[in-house]
Amino acid sequence: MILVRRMLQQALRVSGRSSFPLVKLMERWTEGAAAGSEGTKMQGVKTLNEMPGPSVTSFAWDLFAKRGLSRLHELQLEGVQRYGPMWKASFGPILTVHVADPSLIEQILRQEGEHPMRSDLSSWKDYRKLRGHHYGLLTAEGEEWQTVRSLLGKHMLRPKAVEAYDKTLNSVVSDLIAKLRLSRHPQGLSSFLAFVMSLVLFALAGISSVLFESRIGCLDQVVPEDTERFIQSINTMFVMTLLTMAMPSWLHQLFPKPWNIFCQCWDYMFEFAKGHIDQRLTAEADKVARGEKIEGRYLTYFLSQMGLPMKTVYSNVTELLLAGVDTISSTMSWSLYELSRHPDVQATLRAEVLTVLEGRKIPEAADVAQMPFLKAIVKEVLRLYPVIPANARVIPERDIQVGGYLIPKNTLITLCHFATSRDPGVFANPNHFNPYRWLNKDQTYHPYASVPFGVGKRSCIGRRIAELELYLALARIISEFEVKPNTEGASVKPMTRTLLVPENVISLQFIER
Ligand code: HEM
Repeated sequence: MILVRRMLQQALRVSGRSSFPLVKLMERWTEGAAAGSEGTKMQGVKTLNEMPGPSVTSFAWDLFAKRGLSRLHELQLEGVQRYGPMWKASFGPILTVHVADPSLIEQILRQEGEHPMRSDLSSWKDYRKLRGHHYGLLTAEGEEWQTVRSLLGKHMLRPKAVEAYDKTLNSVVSDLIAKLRLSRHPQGLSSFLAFVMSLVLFALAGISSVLFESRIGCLDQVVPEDTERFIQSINTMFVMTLLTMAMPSWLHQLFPKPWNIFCQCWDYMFEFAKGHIDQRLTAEADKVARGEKIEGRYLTYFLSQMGLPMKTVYSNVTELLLAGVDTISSTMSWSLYELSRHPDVQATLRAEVLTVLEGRKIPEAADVAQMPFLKAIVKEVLRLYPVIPANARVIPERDIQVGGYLIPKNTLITLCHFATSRDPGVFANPNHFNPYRWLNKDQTYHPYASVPFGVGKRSCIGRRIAELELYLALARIISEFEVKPNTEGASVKPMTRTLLVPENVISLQFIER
């Protein structure tokens, strides 16, 4: 916040303007964009100019002066209260239409074209262009995206292909359990940092084992320095993502610091992934040279065999590594947090796990298929804490009509998933953790109200791997430990750091069963 204010002050000094004209300039710019893209007005259909929303000044004030960047999820709730299910706002230089109603979100996603697009304005894309990297699945568009999506889909979306990862993932879960035991004080208390770090390292070890068939030392007693730096780079990059997107690109040149930090983080992440890919593929080539048989069952191997340029392999593995870390660690944190605060839910889950396991200790993929309560818990955690609190879509092919408005093609549409998944009109007692709501067969919810993995062609390709990993880990932890809050009743709120993460310390006790 202070950084942004300083940057703006510096910008004004350099440009010799007062802050008022600068804001006015931005206001005119974005209003111009709305008016210019209005399209032909049809009868009974409203244009973007008629859509309610905060002025550029008041939204910028919310974002920068009222910690809005870390409260973007709360701003969704405030937006619905003030303006209803659709409103427009300018996020820095970008005019975006917010949509916070499940039926309207459904209307948008059903109008997606052949190659859905999340956002055309991403600073992630700018970085790749600058450095000459290829795009990975998160950032690619059109045919380029479709090619890799179809190839990877065979290994990441087919249930049988994903189930085959259960042994690999289970060995990572065993290491996590050992780490949780080690990090406890005699009373069973896990130190906060050790706990948080364990979950982040667990997530990185999980995705690495799927990508490289190796944990890259994540759950060793001493974590390699490069692994720690990789994790730090992810954190900083996510913080800088919102800042760099909120700043028009001419500000990047005036205040290069955030943009430079953002690029350095990505440089390191690409370098880290490339190092591991090269190492792994060289080892395979050596095996071939020795006449040994290769049994590669890991994604990097599959990707390298698909005839893609190596630059495409590097960018995809970098993006998959990134996608698999904070998503899993944050969902694990919230799951254990809610379970610790709901001993009844924890007891029911434990009973379900023990019944299915019938004396065995380690659940397999086939076992979790018989654990509906475990699945309901993860579903409820992701309803309350959707890792991606707001997604985005751009429809480049044509103007679309949604909720009585004509939305011109190429408009950035923000899908307010946090708001819909806490909508009291859809979910009774929406802020309450109640996994039983998903088991009540008489109760149905709008299918687009809680969609933590997205819907359709561009939805999360890691969903099945993520769910399997979460189920295996939670089932094991709950069968081996009683999880209790450390400070009774201390509640933790979410904050936005591009992803939705815990704002404060989640401090838990892991008591041996
Ligand atoms: C709890 C865990 C996770 C959640 C909640 C989650 C959620 C999401 C969401 C909401 C999207 C955007 C979907 C859309 O635009 O419609 C997405 C995309 C994506 N996710 Fe995940 N994700 C999770 C874990 C993972 C993991 C473990 C991986 C890697 C193995 C992964 C890889 C990806 C990729 C590559 C995309 C881009 C897909 C594309 O554009 O085609 N995710 N994820």
